[in-house]
Amino acid sequence: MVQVACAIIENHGKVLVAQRSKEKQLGLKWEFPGGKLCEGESAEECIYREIREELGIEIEVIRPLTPTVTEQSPISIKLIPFVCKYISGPIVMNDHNAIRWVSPGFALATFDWCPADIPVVTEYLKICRS
Ligand SMILES: Nc1nc2c([nH]c(=O)n2[C@@H]2O[C@H](COP(=O)(O)OP(=O)(O)OP(=O)(O)O)[C@@H](O)[C@H]2O)c(=O)[nH]1
Repeated sequence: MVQVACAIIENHGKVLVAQRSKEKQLGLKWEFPGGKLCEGESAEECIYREIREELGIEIEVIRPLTPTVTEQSPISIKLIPFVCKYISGPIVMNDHNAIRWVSPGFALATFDWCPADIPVVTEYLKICRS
């Protein structure tokens, strides 16, 4: 199983969503930025590193959400989400096709998400309403 950490980055009441590059697996699908854990790395360490690499910004982890496990033939992906807050730095798109800042409501559910992200979006919207 491949472990992947991803960040739901909040800033001024919106969250950052990112579109995967065309050339990648699940190209042009929407995701929360992040990536695969390196050997010996915790999921939290991974998310700080990946967000620096992919977007060039600093974040702070606020809370973990429930990991999801999805078959993505020929492997399974364990997606480990963290709600984070934006801290500093201008965004540089090193890895993605596009990014959007979206209000955490109905609009967030309408993106063409990677399958593994759908339960994450549902859980996030639920905690935003509570
Ligand atoms: N980053 C990220 N990956 C996701 C999400 N949902 C999801 O299914 N994945 C899958 O998890 C895997 C992570 O791949 P990645 O390409 O983003 O990770 P990476 O930067 O470490 O990999 P690379 O160095 O091979 O490009 C991909 O198979 C991707 O399709 C998500 O919300 N964020």
